[in-house]
Amino acid sequence: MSSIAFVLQKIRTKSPLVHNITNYVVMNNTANALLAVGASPVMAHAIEEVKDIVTISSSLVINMGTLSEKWVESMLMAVQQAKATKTPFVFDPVGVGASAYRTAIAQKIIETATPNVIRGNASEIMALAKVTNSTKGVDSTMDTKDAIEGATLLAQKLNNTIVISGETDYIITGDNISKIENGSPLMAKITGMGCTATALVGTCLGVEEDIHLAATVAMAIMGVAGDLAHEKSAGPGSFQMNFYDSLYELSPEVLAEKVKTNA
Ligand SMILES: Nc1ncnc2c1ncn2[C@@H]1O[C@H](COP(=O)(O)OP(=O)(O)OP(=O)(O)O)[C@@H](O)[C@H]1O
Ligand SMILES: Cc1ncsc1CCO
Ligand SMILES: [Mg+2]
Repeated sequence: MSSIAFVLQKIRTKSPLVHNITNYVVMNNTANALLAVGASPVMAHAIEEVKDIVTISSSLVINMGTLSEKWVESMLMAVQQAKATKTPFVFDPVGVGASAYRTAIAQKIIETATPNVIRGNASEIMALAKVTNSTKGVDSTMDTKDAIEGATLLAQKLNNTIVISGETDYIITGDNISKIENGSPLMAKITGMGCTATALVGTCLGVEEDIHLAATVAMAIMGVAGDLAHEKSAGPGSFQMNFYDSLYELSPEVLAEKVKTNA
């Protein structure tokens, strides 16, 4: 079995507990996607329990889509605990750059504990690269390719993996750049597909120690499930429903066969 297929196989056999502190908009979509693929999601943000939940989880997902002060406290506590317990964690810097507050919180999270993976769209990754790589500016257009230079610098500076999602996904670790060229334009017409991608990265981190491989497989699962759902769907509504079914039905063998990648 290929290494990509084997990661999906491990999700099915181990059903990792994935701790999500995510936004109000996507909590339900994200939990359903993780259940469909074979993981066990838990959404928990109360400051009183966040440390306990990190400790029992296989991985942590931090998503700053709908920030507020109390949640930020919980996020910081969670990432500190993840660092202490060596629990892998992925960060989704939703809308970083759109407000000074979002930018400050994204920086604070990254400074508190380095995420193993950061996943964002091209403009988010570029905004983050711009504030983090203070010696080098990056372009202001929003094409995924333009974000690669910034992402590469960011990945080197943080010594982690950066994922840029879009029509083509780029997974960047050091000099290694993997690409995934599956998926559907309908994925950008449903809220929270990016958040789902991030939560799938968290899921793969829960079963696979090779961080670059885990992030690549997560984007491969998104893309291939997106292709399969696209064939059956008339628009965003049916796509969302079919996407869950595709995640549920996707076999490790079909994933390996249909993924379009250089990895
Ligand atoms: N035009 C496209 N063709 C193929 N796949 C796409 C396309 N646009 C987005 N995707 C896929 O959709 C998923 C979400 O990526 P996207 O870049 O849209 O995230 P996002 O902007 O953070 O989304 P959101 O904030 O709504 O959650 C990824 O798996 C990506 O590969
Ligand atoms: C629409 C939206 N607003 C804040 S979070 C979110 C979900 C997509 O990230
Ligand atoms: Mg997003």
